[in-house]
Amino acid sequence: MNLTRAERVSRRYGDILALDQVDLDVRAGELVGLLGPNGAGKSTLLNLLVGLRRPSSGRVELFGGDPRTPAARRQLGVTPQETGLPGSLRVGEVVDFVSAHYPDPVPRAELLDRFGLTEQTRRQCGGLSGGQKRRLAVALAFVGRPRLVVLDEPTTGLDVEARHTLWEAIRAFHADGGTVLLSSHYLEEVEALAQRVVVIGKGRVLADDSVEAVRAVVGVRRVSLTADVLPALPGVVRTERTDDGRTHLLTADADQLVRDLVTTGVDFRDLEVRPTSLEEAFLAITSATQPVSA
Ligand SMILES: Nc1ncnc2c1ncn2[C@@H]1O[C@H](COP(=O)(O)OP(=O)(O)OP(=O)(O)O)[C@@H](O)[C@H]1O
Repeated sequence: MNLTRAERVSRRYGDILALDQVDLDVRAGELVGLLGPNGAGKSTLLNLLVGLRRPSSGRVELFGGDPRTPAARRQLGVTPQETGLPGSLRVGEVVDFVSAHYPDPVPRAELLDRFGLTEQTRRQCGGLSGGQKRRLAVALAFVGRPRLVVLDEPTTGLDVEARHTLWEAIRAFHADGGTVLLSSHYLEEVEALAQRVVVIGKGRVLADDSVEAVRAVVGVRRVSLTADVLPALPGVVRTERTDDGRTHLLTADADQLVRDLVTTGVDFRDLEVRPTSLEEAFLAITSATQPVSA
C-alpha cells in the first residue's frame, strides 16, 4: 500500500524548474532515503508530499488523498529543514502542547528519553543548544504516533553522538512498523538507515533502488595509481589527487581505462582497482547529468 505518491510532478519557482516530472512511491513499512546535493529539489519534493506546497503540474497523494486535508495530516509527522521553537516555553511544555493535538500521543517522558532530551525537560527552548533544538524538532514529528514520518535533513548540524541517538529513534520507529521518508546529504546516513535510496539531482530522480543496486547501476570504480604525468583519458568521470602523490580515477569501465592506460605507454606504478563508496557513485551520477533548462 502506498502511503504517499508523486506522479509526474513538476514544480517551478519563476524561471527555476526545481522538480522535473518526478515519480515517487513510498509504501507502508519502508524507510526511504532521499539523497541529493544542495539545490537538487529534495525539500521541494518533501514539501509537496506533505501538502506545504502545491505542484505546478502532476499529482501528489498522501494516504490515498489530498495531502492538504486534516485527515491526512493527522497520520503524518513532519520535521521541515527549518523549524522554530517558542524560546520561552520549556521543552516539556512544547511536547505537551503538540501532544494535545493527537488522540493517543507518546507519553512525554518516553518521547524525551527516546531522543536523549530527558535532562532538558524543564529547560526553556531558547536555552537549548542547536543540536538539542534539532532533536526536539525531530522528536515532535513522532509524538502523535504517525503512520508516516517525513524528515528533511534531520541530522544536519548534529554531532556524532546526537546523530546516533536520532538514528536509533528512527530505527526503533521503523522496527515498530512505521514508515519513514528522509532526506540527507550524508551518504553514511542513508546507508546506515535506509533500505531504499532515491537519488535526486537537478530536479530529477536519477536512481530509485537499494543502496547496493544504485552502486551496481552506476558501476563506478576507482582506479588508483602513482604516475608523474597522466594524459586525459576517456571515460573518467572524476579525477582526484591525494597528498601521498596518488591519482584516483573514477570510471564506469575500469577494464577499458586500464587498457587505455597501457596503450598510452605512461609510466605508472601500484595500480589498484576498487569499487566505490556510495558517495563516489552519487557524485558520478549527479555530475554526469546535464543541467535542467528552465
Ligand atoms: N521558495 C523558493 N523560491 C525560489 N526558488 C526556490 C524556492 N525554494 C527552492 N527554490 C529553488 O529550487 C531548487 C531546489 O531547491 P530545494 O530546496 O528543493 O533543494 P534541496 O535538494 O532541498 O537543497 P538543500 O539540500 O540545499 O536543502 C533550488 O534551485 C532552489 O534555489
